[in-house]
Amino acid sequence: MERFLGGGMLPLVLTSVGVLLLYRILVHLRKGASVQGAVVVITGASSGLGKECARVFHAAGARLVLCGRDASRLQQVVQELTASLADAKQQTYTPSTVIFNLTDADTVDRAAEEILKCYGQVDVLINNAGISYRGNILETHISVQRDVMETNYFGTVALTQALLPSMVRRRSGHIVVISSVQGKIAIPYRSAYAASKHATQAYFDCLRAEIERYQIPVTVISPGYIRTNLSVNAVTGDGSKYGVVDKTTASGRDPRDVAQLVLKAVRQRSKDVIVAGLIPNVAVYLRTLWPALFFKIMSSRARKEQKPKEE
Ligand SMILES: NC(=O)C1=CN([C@@H]2O[C@H](COP(=O)(O)OP(=O)(O)OC[C@H]3O[C@@H](n4cnc5c(N)ncnc54)[C@H](OP(=O)(O)O)[C@@H]3O)[C@@H](O)[C@H]2O)C=CC1
Ligand SMILES: CCCCCCCCCCCCCCCC(=O)OCC(=O)COP(=O)(O)O
Repeated sequence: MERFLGGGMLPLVLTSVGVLLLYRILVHLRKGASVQGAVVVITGASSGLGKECARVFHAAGARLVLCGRDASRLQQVVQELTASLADAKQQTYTPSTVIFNLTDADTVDRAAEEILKCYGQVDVLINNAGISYRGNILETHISVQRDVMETNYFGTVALTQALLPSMVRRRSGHIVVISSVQGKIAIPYRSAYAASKHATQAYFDCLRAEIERYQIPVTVISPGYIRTNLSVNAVTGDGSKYGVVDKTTASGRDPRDVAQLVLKAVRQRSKDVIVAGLIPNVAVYLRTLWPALFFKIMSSRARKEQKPKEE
């Protein structure tokens, strides 16, 4: 070993580590493209992460099109944004709003036309809207599995495909999707949600490869728990609202910090970003490198968390 290291290997290893560190620091410091004046569309902008993304992109000078189901709540967001930056040094724009439900295929097409009418183009589409689910597969109605898929997957895909042709024509644009760590690993009692996020990851990975030739990047962002109303709004196996702030959600990241990371990912045109702590990151690697252990841990979690009725 001594001979190995003494024989010129040590300087080589140290230089390599140094170069790698320098590269990581440069990547970290890279600011990337500006979003000043860019037309940024955000779905699910009336609350949680979507609302914080609206705040962050508005402050960065983007021309926003905020999407949601509730006109008055979106208008409230617009008022908050314009009031908070009334004396900003940088030029900011009053956001436009488009109201539609992602689960209604016809209205999504019409909404896409309305979105395009706002500024004549879309530079960044941030697919953020989504719902979660809590339930045991044995007690979950199939309609619930479909409904979650309709919102998180088909709704997102429909809007993306409706806006994509205009981006391809201009050879310009950027598609972003807020997936989840659960798009990479599946945990018990989240079947509908994890399945919808796995499908999302797969679709946008395909899309990235297919549209790179048009200079349109695709960014998949996979956060861990964020402090929002996601668990409150989650559906259960019988379709009713879960209505509880889970501990995991309450102790999750501040949505303002996650929104800043979304802005960074857009500026740097990142392809795939996991925004989570060490354990979820390790779990993602474990699922690939040592699946048997990962499945054992998940089975044990399932048993601890909930007992099926017949036991
Ligand atoms: N919070 C977390 O721990 C994590 C969240 N995420 C993801 O972040 C994204 C944002 O969720 P978050 O902010 O946490 O949760 P919220 O429940 O606060 O926000 C969800 C947003 O999605 C909108 N939405 C839901 N269903 C529809 C629909 N059918 N049509 C149109 N809009 C709809 C809601 O609009 P409305 O106001 O009309 O209900 C709401 O604005 C989701 O995709 C979620 O999966 C990912 C990882 C972790
Ligand atoms: C250092 C040793 C680590 C060993 C790894 C063991 C595996 C541990 C399992 C970890 C599971 C992490 C799950 C993370 C889930 C998550 O962050 O989901 C984000 C969401 O989308 C939240 O939605 P929800 O509706 O579930 O609140």
